[in-house]
Amino acid sequence: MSSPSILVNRDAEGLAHAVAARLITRLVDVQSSGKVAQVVLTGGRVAAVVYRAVAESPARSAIDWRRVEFWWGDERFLPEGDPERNETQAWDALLSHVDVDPALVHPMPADTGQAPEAAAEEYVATLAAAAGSGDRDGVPTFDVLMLGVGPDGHVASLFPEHAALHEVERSSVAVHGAPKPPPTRISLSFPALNRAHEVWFVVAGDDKAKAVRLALSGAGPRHIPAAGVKGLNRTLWLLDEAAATDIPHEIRAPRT
Ligand SMILES: O=C(O)[C@H](O)[C@@H](O)[C@H](O)[C@H](O)COP(=O)(O)O
Repeated sequence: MSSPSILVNRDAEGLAHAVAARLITRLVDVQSSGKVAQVVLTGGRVAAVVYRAVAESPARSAIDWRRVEFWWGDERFLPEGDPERNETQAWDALLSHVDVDPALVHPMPADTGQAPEAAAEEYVATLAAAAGSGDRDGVPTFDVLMLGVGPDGHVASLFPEHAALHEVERSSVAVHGAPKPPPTRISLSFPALNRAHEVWFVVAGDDKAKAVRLALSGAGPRHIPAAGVKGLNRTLWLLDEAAATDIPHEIRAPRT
């Protein structure tokens, strides 16, 4: 497994447009092999700007959106349509602006009064139903798995020192007491997050600089969950200058 690549953009706006262009290109490349592109979306402010940049890009028409399958890395366990749900924000920023096949859009279950554990199990089943003979850990092999990173190093809804970090059997878990509101969430587990050909950490802001440095300098995944996720073929850290501030020079400098 190769070491991570670090690509730094001047600012958050430049980062969002660079990631949008990269996502469009990646989806076109995957589809050129005739397969349905498998994408795992993340939540958060940075991701929403990326999705909007994709929706606004003239190049978006190069993608056959009816042959893109969408999953989520995590979800805030809130009622259907709640504006704070990652699904709601993805539909507002991107999915409602392109011709997706609703049958290939798989949001994590909303809070309908059931226990979050039941909702997580529902997603385990949805993922397993989409997994093929060549796939592992009960999930399809994803083509791109995007992750925001919190100031504490969390990814998806896997927060430092939380019980969900220790899930190694199920692909999806319920999360209680998340430090980032809302407290109750659903998240892919580490085994599922590690089943993507490419993992893209999309990170902006100086409040993330310490977490980025620690994740790239050997911190453990219990302390910095971002350190626990790698792509099967490629791991990209797509940063703005502010988030890259603390990266040791020897890691950041382009390899000679
Ligand atoms: O549900 C969520 O909140 C996200 O999935 C979470 O993992 C997010 O990606 C990070 O917290 C970064 O969020 P920002 O980009 O808003 O800093």
